[in-house]
Parts: sequence; C-alpha cells; structure tokens
Amino acid sequence: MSGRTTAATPPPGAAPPARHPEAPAPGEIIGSHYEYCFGCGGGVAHGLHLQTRAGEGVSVTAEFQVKEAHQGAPGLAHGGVLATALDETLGGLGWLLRVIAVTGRLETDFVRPVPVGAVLHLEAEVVAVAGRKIFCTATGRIGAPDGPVAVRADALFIEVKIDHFIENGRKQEIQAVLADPDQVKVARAFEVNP
Ligand SMILES: CCCCCCCCCC(=O)SCCNC(=O)CCNC(=O)[C@H](O)C(C)(C)COP(=O)(O)OP(=O)(O)OC[C@H]1O[C@@H](n2cnc3c(N)ncnc32)[C@H](O)[C@@H]1OP(=O)(O)O
Repeated sequence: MSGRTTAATPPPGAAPPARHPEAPAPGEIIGSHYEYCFGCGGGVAHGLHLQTRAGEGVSVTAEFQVKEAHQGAPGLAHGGVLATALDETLGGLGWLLRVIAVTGRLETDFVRPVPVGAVLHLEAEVVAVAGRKIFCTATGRIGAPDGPVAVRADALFIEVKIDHFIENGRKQEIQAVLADPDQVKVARAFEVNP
C-alpha cells in the first residue's frame, strides 16, 4: 500500500483475504482468461501477452516484455500500457479467491520510465476484502523480481456475476464465448464455488 487514504484503501473492519482451497498452487501458471484479452490473450498481436503465476497466500506474479508497439515517448513504454499490465496482473488475483471481479478503481504511481525491450516483473496481492470489494496492490520492477520499482498501484476490484459480461458485452463476442464449452465450464466453476 502507498500509505494514502483513498477509495482503494480498506475500511476499518475489512477482513484479511482467504486463499480459496481450490486456488492454483504456488508457481502454477494461470492461463489466459480470454484469447482476445489485450492483457493476456494470445490472439492479440500487439497485446501484452502477460503470463500470470499463482504465488503464496493471495498473490500472483507476472512478466511483461515491453515491445515497440507499446511505446509512448520514443523508446519508452506508454503509461497507459503500464497501467494495463498492473490491471491485468491484479485481475489474476480473482483466481486465488475464486471469484470473478472487475476493476472499480486503479490508482497508479509511475516511479521511473520503462524502456522498450525491458522486462517488467509484476507482483500483486490482495490486502483485504469487504463484502464484494477486494482491496489489492501491485508493483512492477524493471529487469528482475528484485529490480528497481517502476510502477505501482493500489486498486479496488468489485466482485460481479457472469451476467455482468453477458449483459454488457457486445453480442457477437458473448455468443462466441458461450458457444465454447471450456470457457463456460471455467466461468460456472467460479459461480458455484463462492
Ligand atoms: C472472466 C474474468 C474476467 C476478468 C477480467 C480481468 C481484466 C482486468 C481487469 C479489468 O480491466 S476489468 C475492466 C474494467 N472495469 C470495468 O469495466 C468495470 C466498470 N464498472 C462497473 O461495471 C461497475 O461500476 C461495477 C461492477 C464496478 C460496480 O457496480 P455495481 O452496481 O455492481 O456495484 P455498486 O455501485 O453497488 O458498488 C458496490 C460497492 O463498491 C463501491 N464501488 C463501486 N465502484 C467503485 C469505484 N469506482 N470506486 C470506489 N468504490 C466503488 C461502491 O461504493 C459500493 O460500496 P459499498 O458496498 O461500501 O456501498
């Protein structure tokens, strides 16, 4: 946590997070949740292709190599792309809690520039849970898991049901996903294992 008091700071009485008994084991790769996700999908040519791994407790790690397509200033990663890397890593925490959750708030600090070609080592953890609200934090370090901090975030994720996507997503993509038995199986498993 950054120490600031904001909407992404847990209120008094928020509970410590509990790792779900069926969470992926520490070190296990958490596969992409959607082929066309800009953060993790293999079907997006200039996407981030983040591969997230379960950590200890309620935490995950991930790596992101900055490519030419991710530039803002010449030779440097775009801040919005770095925020996406943080957001996607934080999104992986749902697999540890075994809930479906979306970003409500993402407060990002950009600490140092990240050059093209650098590998950003990301880690995220849940700090506390209060009802549907999941308070979490993430850090991205350059070059190594203990490298210099380049970006960090405090975030509030909100638990949702699958209907959130079915009701709000464009119909053609929703229909394609609902026609894929593997995708439906994964999503329903989250709903019947609160
Ligand atoms: C299959 C797995 C998919 C995983 C995808 C991971 C991808 C990476 C993560 C993402 O980028 S997700 C995409 C970006 N996020 C969104 O598109 C979310 C858009 N926002 C919404 O859909 C709704 O605003 C939201 C579902 C977040 C909340 O609406 P709800 O009507 O369900 O909740 P409500 O407004 O009743 O708020 C519930 C609580 O959360 C609080 N809250 C909601 N949004 C907040 C916010 N933005 N900031 C602070 N607090 C917020 C709200 O005050 C309240 O607190 P209390 O219970 O204490 O009263």
